[in-house]
Amino acid sequence: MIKVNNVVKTFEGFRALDGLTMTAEKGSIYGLVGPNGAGKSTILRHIIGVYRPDSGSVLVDGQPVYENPAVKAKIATIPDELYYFASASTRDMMRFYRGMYPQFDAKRYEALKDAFPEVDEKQPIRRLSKGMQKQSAFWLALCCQPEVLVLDEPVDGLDPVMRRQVWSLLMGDVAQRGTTVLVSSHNLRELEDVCDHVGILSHGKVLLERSLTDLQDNVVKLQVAFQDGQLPQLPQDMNVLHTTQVGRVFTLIVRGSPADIKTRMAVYSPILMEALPLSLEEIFIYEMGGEDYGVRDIVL
Ligand SMILES: Nc1ncnc2c1ncn2[C@@H]1O[C@H](COP(=O)(O)OP(=O)(O)OP(=O)(O)O)[C@@H](O)[C@H]1O
Repeated sequence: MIKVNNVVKTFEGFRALDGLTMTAEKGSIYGLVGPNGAGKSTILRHIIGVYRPDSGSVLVDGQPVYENPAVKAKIATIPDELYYFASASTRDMMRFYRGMYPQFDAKRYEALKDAFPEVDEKQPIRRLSKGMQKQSAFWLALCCQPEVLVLDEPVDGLDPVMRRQVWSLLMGDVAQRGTTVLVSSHNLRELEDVCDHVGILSHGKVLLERSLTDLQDNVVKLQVAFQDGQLPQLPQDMNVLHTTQVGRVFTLIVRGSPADIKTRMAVYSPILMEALPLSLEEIFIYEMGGEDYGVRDIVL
């Protein structure tokens, strides 16, 4: 479990993190989204123990991470910019990680060769293509068998087949070992498929943190039409976030449970009424629209 409480981090007077609070439960896949410069990489670097917070706390399994080797041995990461020793191959790094991670599974390393057949384990990693380097990083991270896996834009550079494969391997670990995965990404479509919780970051704070199910149960896209072609006057407490009209059909984005909204709308005897689910992208646009311009940047 990852618990970040009210973390502030300042770089030369600039508050990159401004009282950031978030919780990722054990065995969850938590997606961190936010516009460029929101602070995603900075909080991830705190969680892997590279940065010390100016104030606030970063706990993994209840323990502070910074300068705590016992906790760091439970955490593996794939950063946005991979760093390896000069000329180290995947096999060399495997030997290195085997000494660092008590749970390292050398048998799994051999077994996963088939999953990454294009990666030449003896080639220096720096000479591999960008996508191959990512594959090598996943191969090694999966063998470390960490309790917490921190991924910064992890599938950038991977082709669609390989993306699917690494997510499927990761989800297997989450299901079988209860691994906690924290993943930052700009790709909401991809996160929608894999995450169970999402946090939106903006200006160094988490604006919203929810389970995907809660998000999806809390807003609905309703298409309605009425006999007279007009939209009736709806009560104020029916929280309509957005309305568009094409011909006689109105599309309303309404906050609230889909079942409740349909029941309330039925009172006006629509001649057509259909409730459609919103994608994660749409939910963020409508839930956050107006509150923070930055949130629009990540989804458009
Ligand atoms: N070492 C540093 N020194 C000075 N400023 C920094 C440093 N690291 C981050 N920042 C600043 O902190 C803010 C947050 O940066 P961060 O890299 O965490 O954003 P991000 O959400 O990961 O962005 P992106 O989506 O572009 O990767 C930015 O304004 C950045 O310029």
